[in-house]
Amino acid sequence: MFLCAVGAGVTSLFRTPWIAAVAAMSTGTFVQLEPLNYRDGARVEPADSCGTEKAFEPATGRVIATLQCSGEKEVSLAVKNAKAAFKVWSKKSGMERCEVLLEAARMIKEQKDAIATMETINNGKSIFEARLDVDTSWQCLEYYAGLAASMAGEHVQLPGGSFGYTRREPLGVCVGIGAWNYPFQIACWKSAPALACGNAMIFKPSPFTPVSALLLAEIYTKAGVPPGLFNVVQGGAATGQFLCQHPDVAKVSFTGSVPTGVKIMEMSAKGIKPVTLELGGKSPLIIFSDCDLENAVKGALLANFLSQGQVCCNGTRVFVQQEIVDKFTEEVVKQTKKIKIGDPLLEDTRMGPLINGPHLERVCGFIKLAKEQGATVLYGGEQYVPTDPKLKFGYYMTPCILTNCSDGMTCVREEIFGPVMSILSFETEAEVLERANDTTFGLAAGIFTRDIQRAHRVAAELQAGTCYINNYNVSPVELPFGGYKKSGFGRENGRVTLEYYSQLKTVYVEMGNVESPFESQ
Ligand SMILES: NC(=O)c1ccc[n+]([C@@H]2O[C@H](COP(=O)([O-])OP(=O)(O)OC[C@H]3O[C@@H](n4cnc5c(N)ncnc54)[C@H](O)[C@@H]3O)[C@@H](O)[C@H]2O)c1
Ligand SMILES: O=CCc1c[nH]c2ccc(O)cc12
Repeated sequence: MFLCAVGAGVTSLFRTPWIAAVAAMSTGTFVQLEPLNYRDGARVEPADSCGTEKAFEPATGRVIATLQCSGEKEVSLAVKNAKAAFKVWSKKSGMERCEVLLEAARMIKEQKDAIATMETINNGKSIFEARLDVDTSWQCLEYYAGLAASMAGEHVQLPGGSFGYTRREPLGVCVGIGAWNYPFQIACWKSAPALACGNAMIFKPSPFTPVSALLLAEIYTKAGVPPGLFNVVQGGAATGQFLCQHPDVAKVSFTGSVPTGVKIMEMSAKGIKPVTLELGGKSPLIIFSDCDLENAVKGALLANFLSQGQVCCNGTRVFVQQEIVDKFTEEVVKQTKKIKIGDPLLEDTRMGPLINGPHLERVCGFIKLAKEQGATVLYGGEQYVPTDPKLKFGYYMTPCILTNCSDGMTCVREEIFGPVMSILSFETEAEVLERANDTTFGLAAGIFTRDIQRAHRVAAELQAGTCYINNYNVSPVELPFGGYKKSGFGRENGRVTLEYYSQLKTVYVEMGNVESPFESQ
């Protein structure tokens, strides 16, 4: 199964020693040996393949898995299998589905350390953050478990005693396609509402982070979902296309970049399939001079440096009101210098490596270009080699603060998806609103102020799917999350997401005789 320093062995995820072994694993020891596809309630090798992909441990640069990218045959088998499971699952009552999802949530909670450790090894985020991700993941399952039984239609009285009613019904086989920055959480945010509504799901993780979705699949099976209800296929763009184009797939929910989102939407349009798109961003964070400065500084760090800055809703355009820009900048730099970079499995690490070498190069390229365009690197922005020799080939960099930025610079216009904060100053509320909205994205925005009226006035004007007032990057499962403009549409989390995984049937009931213009004389 897994080869690790604490003693390898073929065993099951559900035996406590395995969980203890994974949770106690250290960086540089894990190798994935088991199949990474999941079909009909078990790990399988794909029936066919369209190439291979390598998955890395970003902390060390080691290859931890070589995936077979699923071909058309494997995708068809997964869909066929999911259709069979859908027949069983969709007939269950909301309370029956609730019970299974609650059990899965309980198991995720129980195995939190093992799941978080796997996530850290494959993604590079600190174990501290990975544990928080696992918490919001089981919370998502609990939340939709609670809503499963509330799926209901309405009754409408009509003339002559006739009536109509609506039924909220599942869609069928849904496809989830994930990005690499929150691998386990994305799988949960998509599958929990899908399954709660009575659907089946085939999930395709990013080929960079193939591992943790399998843990979720095993948990669902153990919790009692029918075999085939949650399948995992591995691969990249070609596998994703087979999934989106399959005629028996009813819906696609995608998290990833704008260019891929466009392709997903095109393919879904051809099949008239509903689609949820959670895409990129270049979100503004507006800091007014009347704010609580300490909170604003903490908010700016949360808005930029979680998961090494690889967060879609990050507030990377930090607009600070002129009067406090120097004090704010000084304090942000002071706090950023304290961020401990290094081995992501160590308890006190707060910033691990970026996802891979090419991405690190890309982020550093943005910083180089920012300098060429006139920005000043006040702190960081350099590749970093931790002292521990085993981390020598990892993808680390120091978090970067850019000043002297202007609105037209590439670092202010384009999504960097790394730990790079651009500070811009502003004078008036009207001016900052105009500048904040001057982007094709619209995922999130933040406001720090003590003026409650201004806070709500500005939130109402910001063109963004989520606005944070006096905090940033807090995503409780009860609140819908999703974008405006090119950041996508549809929502994840919150009650509204039930609508994105179901369809409404109207039933008309005649209580009298049929009145027809074609009646025989
Ligand atoms: N809005 C959100 O909630 C959110 C969350 C995380 C990441 N993102 C965005 O995702 C991007 C980074 O993630 P990424 O690099 O994994 O994105 P990406 O678009 O390259 O890949 C995302 C997923 O799509 C698959 N894919 C690629 N081409 C495809 C195709 N033609 N058909 C079907 N599937 C295809 C990939 O294999 C992967 O699983 C950033 O732009 C970031 O802002 C957005
Ligand atoms: O990275 C962007 C925001 C985000 C964090 N966790 C998740 C899970 C699922 C998503 O679609 C987006 C996100």
